[in-house]
Amino acid sequence: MNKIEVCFSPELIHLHELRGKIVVVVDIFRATSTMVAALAHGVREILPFADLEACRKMQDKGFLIGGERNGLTAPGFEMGNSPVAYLQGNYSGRKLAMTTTNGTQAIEKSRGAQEILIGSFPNLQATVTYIQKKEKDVLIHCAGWKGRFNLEDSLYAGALVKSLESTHYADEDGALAMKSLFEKEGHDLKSYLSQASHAKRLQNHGIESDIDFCLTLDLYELVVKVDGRGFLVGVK
Ligand SMILES: O=C(O)[C@H](CS(=O)(=O)O)OP(=O)(O)O
Repeated sequence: MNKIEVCFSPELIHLHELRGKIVVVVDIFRATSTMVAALAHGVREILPFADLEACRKMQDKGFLIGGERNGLTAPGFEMGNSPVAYLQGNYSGRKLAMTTTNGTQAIEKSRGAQEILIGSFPNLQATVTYIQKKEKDVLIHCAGWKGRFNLEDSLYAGALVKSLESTHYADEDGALAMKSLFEKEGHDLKSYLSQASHAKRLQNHGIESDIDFCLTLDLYELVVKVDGRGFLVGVK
């Protein structure tokens, strides 16, 4: 058996060893859900940036640029952080540079892991199957919200701990608590997570369709990983 643990915020990542592990970065609302949607619908690859201005400069190099802060499209950026914007395949073949409030910061802080995967509910089972072939310890890195715990990333962590229980043991309180929460509430993610602070924040921006997408299970048989150049790529 391999081990699985959960880090509830990028502010706590220094408490965890990354080396030798598969780190699954998760930002359900909305960064990692958007990355999976973009790659599933034809975007060729995604270069994540923690810094807004560094991301903006990629437009001169032919990249589509996606920038979001506090839930809103950053001024001058072509794309915000909406997964549904990619579902029609309008950006097929493009390279995307992307920066978001929480998600791309968590990717940046995961460097040093043996492998970094991008987690979302729409590709949960594909990620589970991929991890089970690897026989490595797993750390789930929740992006949270501005350094704080959030319900949606933690519930995804519980779903992953539960789905991997035949191959990965959890012996720390956070992972066990989230597995229990998912067992109790996972049958109706939408109703449980409607109370999440981040869902309410996004509802105020009138983007319920994004929330619905982010909470839909297993739409894609696509694994998203960070490759040797630091790009996010889809692997079928
Ligand atoms: O756009 C989002 O969903 C959030 C913005 S915020 O957390 O509401 O400010 O960004 P993300 O990096 O996807 O958490």
